[in-house]
Amino acid sequence: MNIALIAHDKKKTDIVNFSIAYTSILKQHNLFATGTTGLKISEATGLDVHRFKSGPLGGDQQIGARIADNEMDIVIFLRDPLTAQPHEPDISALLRLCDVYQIPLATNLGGAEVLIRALEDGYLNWRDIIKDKKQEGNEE
Ligand SMILES: O=C(CO)COP(=O)(O)O
Repeated sequence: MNIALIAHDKKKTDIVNFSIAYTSILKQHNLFATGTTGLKISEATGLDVHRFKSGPLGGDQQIGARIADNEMDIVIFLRDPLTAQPHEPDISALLRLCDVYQIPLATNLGGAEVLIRALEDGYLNWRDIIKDKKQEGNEE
């Protein structure tokens, strides 16, 4: 599965601790992240993370484009709801695309834990079916 990991600055410690706690699961998947988040995760865990641009510089939009192309299966985006972000429209667009394409999304640590455990238990395997269908050319 392709997993996007994103965290706003005040949530960076949370996403790093989450990544440490679930390294054994995460390492079985393809990991993607916005720039700074990805750097911190790979430094702390040694996990191989494909890094897009930093969020304010377009990273959220790059991940959104992957979602639109059906190339992202899970999004874990630890948002900071108490701090205004300069790229708020990009954030909204990313969350919107998760809803457009029914991509499992967690925006806080509690949801992230549920998602990662669901992934481990196979509850997200339907994503493989969706991707297979696309490869068969059944999707626009
Ligand atoms: O701003 C972000 C998401 O909106 C995260 O970007 P960074 O991971 O580069 O800090």
